[in-house]
Amino acid sequence: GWGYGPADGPDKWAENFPVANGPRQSPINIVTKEAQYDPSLKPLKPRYDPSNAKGILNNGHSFQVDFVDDTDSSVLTGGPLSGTYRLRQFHFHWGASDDRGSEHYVNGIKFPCELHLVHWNTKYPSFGEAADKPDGLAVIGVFLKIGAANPRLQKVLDALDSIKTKGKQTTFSNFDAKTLLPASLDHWTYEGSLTTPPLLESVTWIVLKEPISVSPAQMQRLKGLLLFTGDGETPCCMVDNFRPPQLLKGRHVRASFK
Ligand SMILES: O=S(=O)(O)/C=C/c1cc(Br)ccc1O
Ligand SMILES: [Zn+2]
Repeated sequence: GWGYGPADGPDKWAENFPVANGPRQSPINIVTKEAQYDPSLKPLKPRYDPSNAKGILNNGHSFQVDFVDDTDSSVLTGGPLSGTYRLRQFHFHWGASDDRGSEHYVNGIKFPCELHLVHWNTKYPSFGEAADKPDGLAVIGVFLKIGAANPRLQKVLDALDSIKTKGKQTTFSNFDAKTLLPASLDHWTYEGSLTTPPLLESVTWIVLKEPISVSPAQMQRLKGLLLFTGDGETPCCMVDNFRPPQLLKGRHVRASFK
């Protein structure tokens, strides 16, 4: 399978996923001066029901919190989106050291971590059906910057001890994903892709301008996760699970704010 190491990492993905060299790949470096303010962008409206939280899973290249998505109780509307997108899962990307870890950059600046909240367009019958359509998915990207400990992350971090190795999962209920969002929902938006294989070019990216905080100790807990391995294999820490920025290939980034 694919990973983030020298033998199976981002530079090798095009061998099995040729779309890796496609016209709308993610992530990108957001050059803020080139992002045009678009007054037609509506306020972003995340409405999440905490009771939809279902479980937390170590998937071997990150960990994700999954949500029940069989009704419109946790949805995202507004911003660049037409229609209703259901929250499916959220996950993180991070580095081995705090000088890297995010997938998107802002004017070349990297953050130590980036949160992705993945949603799918309910004009399609399921996530699987939506995942390969040009308007199928919407992902909110939130930067994490080193600062004060973030109490909203604690419940997620406390669950990591029970999913230390690849394939492990446990129940994770009653969690309001909205508490992970910053006060401002000002954002940049562009048409892109999943940043992990299958790298499908189906994502409307909504990258929030305001980061949330994470303390060094909290970052350490993320880095302690053993991933890429199943039980009994030589343990190796999952770190540096980020794809570097990809070519814009003529795309324009819009800003929801002046
Ligand atoms: O890092 S992202 O681009 O948010 C990848 C999201 C993603 C979400 C699901 Br659900 C399945 C496969 C995926 O690659
Ligand atoms: Zn991601």
